Amino acid sequence: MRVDFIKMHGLGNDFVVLDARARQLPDIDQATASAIADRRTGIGCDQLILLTASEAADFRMRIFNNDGSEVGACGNASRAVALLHGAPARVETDGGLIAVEPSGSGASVDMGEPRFDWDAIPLAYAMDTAALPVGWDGLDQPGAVNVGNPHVIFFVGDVDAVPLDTIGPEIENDPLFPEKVNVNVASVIDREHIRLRVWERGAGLTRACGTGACATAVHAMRRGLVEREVTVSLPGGDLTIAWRSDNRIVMTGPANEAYRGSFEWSDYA
Ligand SMILES: N[C@H](CCC[C@H](N)C(=O)O)C(=O)O
Repeated sequence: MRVDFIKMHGLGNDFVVLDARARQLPDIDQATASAIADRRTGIGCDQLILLTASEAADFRMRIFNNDGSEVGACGNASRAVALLHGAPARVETDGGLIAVEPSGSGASVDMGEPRFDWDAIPLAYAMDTAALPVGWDGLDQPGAVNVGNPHVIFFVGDVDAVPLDTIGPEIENDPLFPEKVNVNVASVIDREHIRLRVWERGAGLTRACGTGACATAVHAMRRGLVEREVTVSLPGGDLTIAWRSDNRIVMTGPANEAYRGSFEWSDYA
């Protein structure tokens, strides 16, 4: 079976998008998703995105990390899908209902409301998620926020000085996080600007992480460090994050289509 795909990215966080809204595809399991995402032997991407019909929204977006794990949210892919869809849409994800709107060469996404309760992150036991009493190799007192997926956020003096490639997987897989976690290291530049690097659960170091930008901005706002609308600068570029008075998070930024192609399903399934 020949399958079409669209290669897209948001600030360099890249995706293989399969649009199964009009044409049924075989179900995707962890092995197939990681085979397609593999950068050496597959097409290669940080996340595989599958669009399908939905009873609850205009369509459904399923998200598979590079390791094949299926997760609840992907901010950068939400903007890419908005660009692809070409009109405002409500989108069902495993992490909740989001609303996407293409704008210029990118999109705005209403990511829904943040969750702060320890068991909504989730954590293995009750803790104050505004300042967890834990630390790893000089990174301590992080915050934790769920924005459809789990994030832990550390404020540091210099994000480039953190050996995220080694400490990231250690924290990602710590038993404190029963569903693992995305690891964010951030520096507050001023009240309207944050610098951020992310070790992503199931994908590793990425050029950008949209949900990481949302979680980090909201945590910084919660601590009173920044205004309710900030620019978050990631290695791949900038996002604007607003935490509105209705408690919903709105992320705005670029999205790009790189190329289109097709593959033989049996090569990866
Ligand atoms: N690695 C994330 C999913 C992708 C998030 C990221 N690519 C984004 O733009 O939000 C997780 O396991 O929850």
